[in-house]
Amino acid sequence: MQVEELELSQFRNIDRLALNCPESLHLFVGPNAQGKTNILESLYVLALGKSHRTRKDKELIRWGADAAQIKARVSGEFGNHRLDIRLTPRGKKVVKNGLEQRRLSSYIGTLTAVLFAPEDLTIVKGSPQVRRRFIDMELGQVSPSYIHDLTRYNQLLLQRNQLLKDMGNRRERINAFLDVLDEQMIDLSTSLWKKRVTFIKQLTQWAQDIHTSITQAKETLTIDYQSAVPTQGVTDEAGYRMAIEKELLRLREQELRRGTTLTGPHRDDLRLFANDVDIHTFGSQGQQRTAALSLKLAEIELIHQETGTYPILLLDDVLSELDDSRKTHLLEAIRGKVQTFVTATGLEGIDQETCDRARIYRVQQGSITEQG
Ligand SMILES: Nc1ncnc2c1ncn2[C@@H]1O[C@H](COP(=O)(O)OP(=O)(O)OP(=O)(O)O)[C@@H](O)[C@H]1O
Repeated sequence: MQVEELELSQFRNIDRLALNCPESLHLFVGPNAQGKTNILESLYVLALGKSHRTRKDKELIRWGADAAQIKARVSGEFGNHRLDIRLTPRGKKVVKNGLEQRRLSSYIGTLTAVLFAPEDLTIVKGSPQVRRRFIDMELGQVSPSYIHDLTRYNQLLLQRNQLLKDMGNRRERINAFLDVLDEQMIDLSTSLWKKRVTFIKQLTQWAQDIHTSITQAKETLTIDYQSAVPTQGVTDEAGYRMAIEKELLRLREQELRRGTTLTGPHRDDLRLFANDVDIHTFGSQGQQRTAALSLKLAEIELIHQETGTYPILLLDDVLSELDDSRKTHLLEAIRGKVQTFVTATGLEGIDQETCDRARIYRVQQGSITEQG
């Protein structure tokens, strides 16, 4: 998959931008706060329909402007597409090949993207929320039904938490309400659990190979999906259903007291081990970075396997954060097959060969100029 043309108007601090980008490597260079990440963010929004930096779409509109627009022509193994996202303070319009897409799940997947930003280096060390977001964003790109289930689950969770808060003092009426919500909760949780466990299993196969190669076979990576529901011995959906049903009943009194839902996929996590040592707790910074890089590179391969086409890769200021051997590994892994957009404050630290095959742009106060 490749972005052939990109047009931005009134997006963040960028007034207008028209890029022709048939090449595979694009390097945006400039001092801090000039608009480099904004360009990558526009590509991310184009692929996933929402930003990785904010939930509020209106923040993407240039201050003082009425609307922002991201337009692109993308090409891939399955033909060309025209994508167009218009953002106004009233909402967002997502258009694919001239047709408005009312549901994001019918749009996502046309262009897939993997973003690697400095905060991803903390994917192992950071909070469970970071790892859940990682699963949700990546799995969502290859499974529209996952996005659908997740959206319903999140709505249900809000409703259930509201009920637990409001009805905490009126116990006699709440049990009937909760029984109804819990039935849907069990269905959706089971579906999310199954999809996530399968996804992690597939991702692990790629990540293990990549990790072995980066560490020159000194370490073996394993990844465990850790469910908030006790799932020891559970191997299938029927087992999970029984486990969550039992857990919801066990926790009901406690949930009423605390006014919130204490179990379910919104509390699940991932654990990563290098040679059976928990990297989250005991890993060195280097081990954590290697694991994060392996996950990101595995994602690229998984998207290719599932969709038949490679995603675009957005590298936001990470080259300076990686040491030479990890950097070389990253650049080699994507070479020639993955269209890549990179931001950096300078060209130092990027090898000559990479610079030679890249298109280089200077970014200054939202204006982008290609270097001759
Ligand atoms: N809606 C907006 N309208 C206009 N300008 C904005 C808007 N949102 C952010 N900005 C400006 O965009 C700039 C930040 O751009 P960006 O995040 O792309 O920086 P960057 O070049 O990637 O820098 P760094 O290297 O520090 O990450 C800031 O100057 C900020 O004030």
